[in-house]
Amino acid sequence: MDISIEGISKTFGETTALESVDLSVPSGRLATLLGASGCGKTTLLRIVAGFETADTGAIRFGERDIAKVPVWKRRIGFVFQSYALWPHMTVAENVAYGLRLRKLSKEAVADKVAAGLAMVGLTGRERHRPGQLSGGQQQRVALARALALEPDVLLMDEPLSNLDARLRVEMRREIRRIQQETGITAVYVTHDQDEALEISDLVAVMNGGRVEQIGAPEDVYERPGTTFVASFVGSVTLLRGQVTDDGELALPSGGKVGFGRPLGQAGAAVHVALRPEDLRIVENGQAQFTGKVVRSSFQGSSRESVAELPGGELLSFEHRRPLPTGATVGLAADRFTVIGQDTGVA
Ligand SMILES: Nc1ncnc2c1ncn2[C@@H]1O[C@H](COP(=O)(O)OP(=O)(O)OP(=O)(O)O)[C@@H](O)[C@H]1O
Repeated sequence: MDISIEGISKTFGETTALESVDLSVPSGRLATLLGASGCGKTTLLRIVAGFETADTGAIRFGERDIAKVPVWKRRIGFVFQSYALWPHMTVAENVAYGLRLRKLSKEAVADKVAAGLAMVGLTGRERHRPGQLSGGQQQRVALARALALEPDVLLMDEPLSNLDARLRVEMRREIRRIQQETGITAVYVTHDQDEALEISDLVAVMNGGRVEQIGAPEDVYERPGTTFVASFVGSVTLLRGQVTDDGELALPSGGKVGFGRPLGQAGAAVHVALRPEDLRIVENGQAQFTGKVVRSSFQGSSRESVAELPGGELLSFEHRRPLPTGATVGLAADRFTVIGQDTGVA
């Protein structure tokens, strides 16, 4: 069932939480709403669920306009950050609860509960209470409960925020597996860019109540359309400057850098976004940038260092061998993105 969100706006008193948001999620895909605290992602999810009403705009599930449809008739499954399980019920009772309300036969309920728990890897835990399970297991129960009712749409609000880092990685892969196996259309709220890049078909990067960019994870990472998106998704250096007559970048500090092709129209104010992994240490003659290493951090599989250019700009780059602070390095960019739209940095 595809989801179509058109022109959704919402204010709370003086606060504009959402401003004319459009988003389409094709059937069977997982879209994440990614952004910093307060950007409006939870509000948007709650509007899709029906917990909140929009001031303007339309939401459709397939052909069905759901603006006036109450939550319980929207055929959604919702997974909360806090799990929201009933502590006095067993795991099986939690998953069965909604099914019982639907007046299914005892056998049908038992079958669906068993299938749901098998899907999330909790067979054998039927009689446990939520308090006897780990956070990750509790979230699996919540997921099984949401999916047991065979909703058209699965909505998840920061479902992994209460888990430790390792479990978060494991659980996000589980969520993606289950979403793909069931083929359900899903919207997932997170502030964690790694999570969004790993599990999504589509990432909607939000900033100040607006969607700044929607695209496949690779698009958003490799071709950010605004300075905010470039800086929020992944590590980046943004070099601000003006395009010279010969298509190079004139830095405010007076330096000039060529990138092998014209950066745009002469005189245009642009940012050039450089990912650390796209910069390479080169011999002096081939360097686009020459700078002094001001810090270096070991990150296991690689190192990330920062070079200060003569005009004071700081450039992050990835490399393998240790580099002493103070060393002079020549760098060249294998890839870069020219960004015309300055929406600030995250
Ligand atoms: N019920 C409410 N009453 C008043 N203001 C609200 C309400 N809900 C949200 N807001 C405001 O709307 C804006 C967007 O909030 P929202 O919770 O959607 O952001 P968010 O991106 O999900 O942030 P977080 O990750 O912190 O939950 C914020 O400024 C918030 O303070």
